[in-house]
Amino acid sequence: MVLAQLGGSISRALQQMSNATIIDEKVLNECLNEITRALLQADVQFNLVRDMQTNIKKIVNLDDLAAGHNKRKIIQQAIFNELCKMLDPGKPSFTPKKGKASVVMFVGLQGSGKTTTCTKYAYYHQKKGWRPALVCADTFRAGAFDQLKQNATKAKIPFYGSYTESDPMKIAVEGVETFKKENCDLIIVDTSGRHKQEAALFEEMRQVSEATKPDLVIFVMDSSIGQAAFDQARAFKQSVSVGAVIVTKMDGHAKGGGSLSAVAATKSPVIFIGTGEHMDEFEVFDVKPFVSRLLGMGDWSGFMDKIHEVVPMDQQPELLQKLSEGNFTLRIMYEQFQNILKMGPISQVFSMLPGFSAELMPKGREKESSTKIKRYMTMMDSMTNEELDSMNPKLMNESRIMRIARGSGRHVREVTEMLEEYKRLAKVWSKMKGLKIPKKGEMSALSRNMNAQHMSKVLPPQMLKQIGGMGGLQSLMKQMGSTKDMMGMFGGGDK
Ligand SMILES: Nc1nc2c(ncn2[C@@H]2O[C@H](COP(=O)(O)OP(=O)(O)OP(=O)(O)O)[C@@H](O)[C@H]2O)c(=O)[nH]1
Repeated sequence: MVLAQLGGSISRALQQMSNATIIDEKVLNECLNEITRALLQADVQFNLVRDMQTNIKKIVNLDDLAAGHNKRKIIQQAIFNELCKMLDPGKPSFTPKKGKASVVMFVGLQGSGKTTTCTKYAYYHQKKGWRPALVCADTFRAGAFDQLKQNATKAKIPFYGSYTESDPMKIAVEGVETFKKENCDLIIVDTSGRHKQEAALFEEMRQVSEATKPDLVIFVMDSSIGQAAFDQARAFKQSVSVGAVIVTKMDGHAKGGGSLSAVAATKSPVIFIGTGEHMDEFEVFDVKPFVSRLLGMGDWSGFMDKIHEVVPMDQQPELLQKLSEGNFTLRIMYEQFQNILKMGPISQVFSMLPGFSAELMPKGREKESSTKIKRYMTMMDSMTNEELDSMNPKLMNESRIMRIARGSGRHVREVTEMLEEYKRLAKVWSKMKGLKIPKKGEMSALSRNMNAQHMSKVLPPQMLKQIGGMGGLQSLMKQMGSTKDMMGMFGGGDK
């Protein structure tokens, strides 16, 4: 999970400060020292950290703050702003447009995660309705084409490459042409890496770039190099026109913060971060929501984005309509489970919720809950349509339960447990009966003006359960104030 350790240390420091009865210079210094330590441990450059500390002290003049002022909020806001400043390159990246063919070339050192990231990037866009395609122009590493082919096949993304051709330019040009003819709108070219920056690597990159004329060159970098990212990013930028950066392996390295700030210092926008080996362990990188998550304040826009991503826009009102009528069937539960599994790692989604830290959801537990969901779904696969769509609790008699257990190869006890879970969820959802539901196309308005009721309607039941049901959600939202306030406080708005 994204910098869970750094985020945890910073939010703990803020929490400790909030627990103090009076916030004076000593308390502020302690909090800042704690944050400084955490940032230095994450390999953020000393000068950046020192400047941050000085700036915060300049902004937060405790003596000047009149009584009644919310000192905590002001300090928190100052820390938020300074962290954003540290990570903001001050320059947006070129963004390809859906439906218009764009060529995106990936460059980076060998082992940085380039090939994996190409597929993640393609998969991310495919889920959003793009038509991506992958071209393997890495003729340097034996096995690179096989790796790309394997990843692409798994994600059902068209690919192009050759086992015999040794000229990367030829493959790149042929691949790009082929996919342009096939009306793909995102043609991704994976290039060779080398063990270190060297003339041959840069020359090959330059030639492939000249031949394919990419709309965007993305530099992929491993976060474990920390602040050394500054020199690496600069060297690549000087050789090809790097338009954006993706930082990988943010899950495993304490130096992630250092690499992000170092890249920002080269004025290159980081657009995504890799947070694991799996295809969906890939997150949009946006400075404000990222820092907000780091401080344990959530990221509602990212969270809603996730929901919109997994529940197709046109199905949302339909689903809500059914729920508002109180029709929570086993089929709806099944569909919701499918959505949860599509959402990707639960902990990733969790860290977007205010007050929740990625640390709260250890990886093991996450696996456990998705295994359980899959088990429930297997049992539901053995049900008849009548059973899935029924609202009659008496329908599930003993002989039906035994048939389902036999059909799915599970114990009767497990089927009963799944049905109990269904009843519990149905009870939660029955409370939503009669709620006014948004009409088609009103979902974005909904995300702008969310309250607990609204939120609960779009939350998958499993997640609602994790939050502690409707009661938990209400108190969570109370804790953070309204969404509007929060976005205002962080200088954000609609995205
Ligand atoms: N934990 C973690 N591992 C990652 C991430 N991204 C990539 N990897 C792993 O890093 C290793 C190297 O990734 P590759 O995609 O093969 O690297 P590459 O840069 O394409 O290498 P070349 O093709 O030789 O240039 C693989 O084992 C990936 O699974 C990430 O975000 N997190």
